[in-house]
Amino acid sequence: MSSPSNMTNHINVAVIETDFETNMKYNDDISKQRTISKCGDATIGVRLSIDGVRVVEDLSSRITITFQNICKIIDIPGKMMDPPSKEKIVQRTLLDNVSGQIHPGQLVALMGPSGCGKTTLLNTLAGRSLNGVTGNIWLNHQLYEKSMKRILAYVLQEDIFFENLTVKQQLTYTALLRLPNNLTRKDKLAQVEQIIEQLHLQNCANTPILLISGGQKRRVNIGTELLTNPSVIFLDEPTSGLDSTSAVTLMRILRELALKGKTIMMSIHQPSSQIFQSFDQLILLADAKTIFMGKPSNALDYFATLGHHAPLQYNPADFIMDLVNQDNGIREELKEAYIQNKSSNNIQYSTEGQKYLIDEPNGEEIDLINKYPINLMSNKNESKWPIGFFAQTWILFSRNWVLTSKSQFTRLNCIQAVFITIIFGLFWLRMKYHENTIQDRSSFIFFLLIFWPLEICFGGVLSFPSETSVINKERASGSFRLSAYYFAKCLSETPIKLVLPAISLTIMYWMVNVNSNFANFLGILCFLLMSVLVAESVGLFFGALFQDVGRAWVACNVSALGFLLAVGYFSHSTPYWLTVWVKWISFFTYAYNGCMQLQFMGERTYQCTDGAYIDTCKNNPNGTFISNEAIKYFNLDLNVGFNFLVLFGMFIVYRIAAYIALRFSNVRGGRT
Ligand SMILES: Nc1ncnc2c1ncn2[C@@H]1O[C@H](COP(=O)(O)OP(=O)(O)OP(=O)(O)O)[C@@H](O)[C@H]1O
Repeated sequence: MSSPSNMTNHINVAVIETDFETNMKYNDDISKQRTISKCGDATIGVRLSIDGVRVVEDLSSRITITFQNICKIIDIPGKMMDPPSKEKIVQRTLLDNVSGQIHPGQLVALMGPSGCGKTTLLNTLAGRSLNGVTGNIWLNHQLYEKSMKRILAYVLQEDIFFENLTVKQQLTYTALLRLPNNLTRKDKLAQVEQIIEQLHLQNCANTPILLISGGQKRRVNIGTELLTNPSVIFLDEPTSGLDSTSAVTLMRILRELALKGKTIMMSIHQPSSQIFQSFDQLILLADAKTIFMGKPSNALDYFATLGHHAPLQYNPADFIMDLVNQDNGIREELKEAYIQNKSSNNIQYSTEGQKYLIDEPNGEEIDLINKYPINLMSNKNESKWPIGFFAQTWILFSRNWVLTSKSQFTRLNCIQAVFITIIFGLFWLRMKYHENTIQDRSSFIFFLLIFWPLEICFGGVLSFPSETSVINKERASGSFRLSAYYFAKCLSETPIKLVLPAISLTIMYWMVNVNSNFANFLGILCFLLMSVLVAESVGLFFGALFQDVGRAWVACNVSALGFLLAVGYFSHSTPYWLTVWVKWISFFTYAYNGCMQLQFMGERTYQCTDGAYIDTCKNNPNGTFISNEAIKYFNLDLNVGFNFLVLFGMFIVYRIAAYIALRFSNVRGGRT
């Protein structure tokens, strides 16, 4: 066993054996019927069964994972570990020389007290969060390569989904995104059906995930990862939070998968006696080190050799967890005993325990049995993504369309739109074409441009932060490009978010009597919708930049207030140096300017009242004036087209800025 000092400074991983003989027979047999043969790295094939039905079949390789001397040491700011600490950086060991081997067909349990490093080890073996990791990992005989991630599945502890999707929708979108191009849509859907059946999810297939039970959610989580038919499955505490029946059902499903040749490793906290005994191997960690690796049925005998006897009729898993949780002294003793037992260099402890342990691999040829070599590396020309950019965009567009329409057209949103329309309509009802209404007309436009754009802007703030965890999870498994996600999101949300403001304006416009010319109505509608788009982009930008709803909300609030006041509607005595620049970067300025001009355009005749606003009326209070004079009164000197162009430019700039912010502040995935 090498010490950490002479370990390699990078992760080397390789895989051990393949049941080549079985595969050969299998391939030979089905080659007569197969419609889509194994292509590239596809692990799923489709063949015609005797009765002509297309059947999805498993082409995944059998993988042995060997890991040797895995260490993970990270640097943490001293203050984070211990607030009074003066040290800037402290080193923390999360894994200390952990070694082991897992064979296809095996179900391996990873146990230990909370914080002992179970999740860290699973992350490392699954090729995630590799900062500070050293040691060797092989998949069969080949050292680990990033490209091998595609044959590894990692089921996270949290069930993270878009919960408004149904179980079937969730699996279908994942299959369409993650299964490669050499399978047709029909084949991918067949794979979804197979997973639904395999995980016994038929009863809730069309139920939104929001409404299914914890056990069903966990199975959907596992199913999502199984769609690509991985050879190796890591699961982080898949049974936690489940009642005993659901936990046993889940274990039965995992056993079935193991029987099909999958290599399965899972962390588990306090399994029942039945579940504990069902594992093929147990790896027990304490304080980042291994303290037992062997068959679960040998664990009690091993600890008995160290003087720790389990009471009769006691659940072995409970006994072990009580033992390792007891005190530091016992953990130190168990760590030391394991090191001495495994190295046959017994000084202090009886050698009796050794026979209960499984030997740790030492990375030599004998460990990496390579009877039937298979190449697990992807072809250099092969794309990193299962499907192309446009296909990814289209699928993400469809998914987002479903999700956004559900969240946008809620009963509450529709009721709000109705009330807002009625309130606006009634407060400015049927304004006459009189001089004394021009101020009211201005306030109507101003409040119209406040309500809808701000409503959508704050919705935009929530947009990315609320999806980050799902997107991070999906991207960590290499499902799609960030650009495809962003593009699809913009394309799908934009039209949906415009529907309610458009309907609302159409109704209130005619109630209020803004300008009876239809072209002017269309112009004001375009300005409102463009302002909504700009405002949403501002919200998206702050949401993407901060990735935290609270901070993004504050930033958005402050900016929106500044932009609004800069229009000069409320305060006319604001210092010039303050408004001169804020005014021209505020999208409200251009929207207000454009809409006001459209309102008074068209040379409509207005009745003078008291001459308070319009010069012509000062000398002739009973006369009339042409609406264009109001444009002069409000000092609206920018061309309407120019206003619109600036708004459009702002839309593009904020959208690009939001993408850049998303790229650099988000979607890293994993912890360290
Ligand atoms: N990024 C990180 N920064 C600082 N400490 C970390 C980081 N990641 C993990 N740790 C620490 O490493 C230790 C091991 O964490 P890990 O999540 O692997 O434990 P675990 O055994 O899975 O715990 P649990 O059973 O409670 O989930 C913990 O003490 C954790 O606080």
